[in-house]
Amino acid sequence: MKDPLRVTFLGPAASFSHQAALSSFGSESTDITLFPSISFADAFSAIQDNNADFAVIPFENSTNGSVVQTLDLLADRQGLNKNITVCGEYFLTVEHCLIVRRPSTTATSDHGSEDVFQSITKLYTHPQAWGQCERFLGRYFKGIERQDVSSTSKAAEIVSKNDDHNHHEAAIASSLAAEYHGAFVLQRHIEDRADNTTRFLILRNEASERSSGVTSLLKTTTKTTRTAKKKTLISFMIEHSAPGALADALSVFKKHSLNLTSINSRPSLVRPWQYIFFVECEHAPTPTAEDEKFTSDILKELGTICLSCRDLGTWVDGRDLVT
Ligand SMILES: O=C(O)C(=O)C[C@]1(C(=O)O)C=C[C@@H](O)C=C1
Repeated sequence: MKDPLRVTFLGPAASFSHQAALSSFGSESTDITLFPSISFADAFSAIQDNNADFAVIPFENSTNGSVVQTLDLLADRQGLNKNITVCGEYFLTVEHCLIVRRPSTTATSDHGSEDVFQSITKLYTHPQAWGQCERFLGRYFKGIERQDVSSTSKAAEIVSKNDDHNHHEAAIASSLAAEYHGAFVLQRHIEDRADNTTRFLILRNEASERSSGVTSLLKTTTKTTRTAKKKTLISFMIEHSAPGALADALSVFKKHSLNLTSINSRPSLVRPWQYIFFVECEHAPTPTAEDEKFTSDILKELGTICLSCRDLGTWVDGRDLVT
């Protein structure tokens, strides 16, 4: 029997990345096994070193914007992730909860959640989550210490183990994470916007035979392959002091009538104020066999304008499938 395909996500279990991995690949079956990575960097290495076939990684959030750690790993300034390519995407509606250890914090109050909020002295979550709950945090937790941790589920795990009765700590994470870690949901829906959505990218190693051609496992791909648009992500670096160099690079996309669906930049770390740009565009649903020609034409033209450029993958647009 063939080994099951290995899918990695930011752990521990019950993170939003775990939920996105379960939703985009379907529940675990004999064909697929899911395992947690401790950081996005570890998930990238697992793909690069062929210890995982796919990784499910957050790319941007509709409220809080880009996930800079992911952009930095895609920028690959040290050439550690040369074979990483994007092969799919998944949109997950993200509902945050305020979570405390069961039941000590709640047992101190007879006056509802707001009284309990006042007893909380420290908050934990993943850095991306703060900016998705700023309104709630500004209203009830001004000046309260915030501790970044590796994921929202890690935050739930930490508070579930907090047995210091003098220091009440809370986590921002999903209700699933609270349930998984045996913690208590004090307040649901603390995100600023009901339409708070995170877009995850699905990564594979472009040289891997095991994962090639099996993106059909992805729900977005099986649903609308023939009709959905495709997206392509390209990174490039331009001469930072040449006037109009960015406009010239973008004109390549315009010339090919490509609508841009996202544009990001990160410092090049070659010299101050030089940037790596990430441009994502949408295009007609070409058969997979033609994807390569499509991107190589664009890269050829960009190559005459940019200092360097890289194809980061082509995949089926997942916007129709939001859960
Ligand atoms: O911490 C988690 O649960 C994650 O999966 C990471 C992450 C992110 O980095 O965007 C995923 C979704 C939410 O936007 C908040 C956190």
